[in-house]
Amino acid sequence: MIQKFEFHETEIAGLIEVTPFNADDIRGCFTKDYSKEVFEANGIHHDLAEVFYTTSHKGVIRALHFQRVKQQPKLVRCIWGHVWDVVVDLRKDSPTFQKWLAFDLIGDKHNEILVPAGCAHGYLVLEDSIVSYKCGEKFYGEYDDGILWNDPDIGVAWPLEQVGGPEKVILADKDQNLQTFAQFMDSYGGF
Ligand SMILES: Cc1cn([C@H]2C[C@H](O)[C@@H](COP(=O)(O)OP(=O)(O)O[C@H]3O[C@@H](C)C(=O)[C@@H](O)[C@H]3O)O2)c(=O)[nH]c1=O
Repeated sequence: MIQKFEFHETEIAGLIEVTPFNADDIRGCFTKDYSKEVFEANGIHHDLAEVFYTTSHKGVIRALHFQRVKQQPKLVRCIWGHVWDVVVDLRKDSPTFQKWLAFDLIGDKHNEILVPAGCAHGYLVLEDSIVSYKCGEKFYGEYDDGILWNDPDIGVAWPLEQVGGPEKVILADKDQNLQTFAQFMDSYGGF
């Protein structure tokens, strides 16, 4: 079976759900998850500056991350496993400022999202997973930043019951010490 690229806009401007090209046969499957030409034919300009992968255990939360300046648009796909992926709009002039949207990114479905610059991004790992990122801007460690995953003013409804409850969550020290949304607003007032 052949599945062609499909692009679906979401309520957050510039946040696009993408179904990649995929061809299944008796050997397995062939997946093409980025094509400059096909993206541009669909009105989506996404350059590639860096590509990286993370491997995570069930229960890991990596969130809610952004670069303070030189923000990175990123095409995010769970290439193996299943993550519950979240995007928060931090663009102060956006009609969906402060809104979050979540997506089940599933290896077997090959689906992905294009996260625009000016949004925070993160995810909860529902099954051991590998996540790929195709970034339109390079990583700057000095601008690396984020907002606490459980910030009450953003209020992401993390499905923690799917990993066995809050006590099963695995967080890096740096993600336990991120700023609140209120602190972000005091410092930056949005992007
Ligand atoms: C993201 C990144 C990290 N690093 C380094 C910094 C650190 O020593 C090590 C691990 O980085 P982190 O702990 O920040 O990795 P992680 O917490 O997985 O960060 C990622 O989270 C998800 C949700 C995103 O959206 C990504 O853009 C990125 O922020 O790798 C790079 O050299 N280049 C990079 O592009």
